[in-house]
Amino acid sequence: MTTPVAPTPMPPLSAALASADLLFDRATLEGVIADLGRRIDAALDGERAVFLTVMNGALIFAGHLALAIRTDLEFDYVHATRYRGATSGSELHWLREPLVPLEGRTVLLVDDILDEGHTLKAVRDDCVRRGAKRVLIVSLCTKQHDRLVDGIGADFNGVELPDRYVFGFGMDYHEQGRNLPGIYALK
Ligand SMILES: O=P(O)(O)OC[C@H]1O[C@H](OP(=O)(O)OP(=O)(O)O)[C@H](O)[C@@H]1O
Ligand SMILES: Nc1nc2[nH]cnc2c(=O)[nH]1
Repeated sequence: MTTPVAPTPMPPLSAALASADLLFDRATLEGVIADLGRRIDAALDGERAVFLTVMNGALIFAGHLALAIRTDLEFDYVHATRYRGATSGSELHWLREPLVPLEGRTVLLVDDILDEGHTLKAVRDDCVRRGAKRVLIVSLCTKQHDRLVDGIGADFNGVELPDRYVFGFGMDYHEQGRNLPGIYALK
């Protein structure tokens, strides 16, 4: 029998929140998402797209966004992670690939944050390999810095962020704080 490993203690969310700045509150984000929905409807022009959510971080954004889009959608998700609860990224781990055939489809690729772009680039390239005819990247937020990998960008972006680690509205602080109804930035 293997000896159980004690869980790594997590830095407390309460301490992070006490010194964090609230960048965008829920009402502001809901307004931003409503506007994204209108713009996406215009781009789809009646076409039924595959709404592909990148788990886990995009879960909350995806739910709000889907309700803001009036065009009917087909839902699927991928699970790809490269931060795995840490505050800096490493190699991308695929935990779940799409099941809906993407051949000839328009894909709305939905994620919470475009930071260095490795995650969305890998998932976008995978959709193209699967034969998607058009991949529209939708990100709730994009971080402002000069570390973005070449060849990736959001077709639809909600808000721009300073170059600080953020959490809330789906995004985690050591796997905590995802259900905070706003976006917070660590000092
Ligand atoms: O642009 P990048 O530098 O690649 O970072 C962006 C990615 O990082 C987060 O995922 P994470 O790996 O933390 O997994 P999670 O979605 O489960 O939080 C976020 O949800 C994006 O998918
Ligand atoms: N929670 C969270 N996940 C990220 N993934 C890439 N950048 C970030 C960030 O600032 N916060």
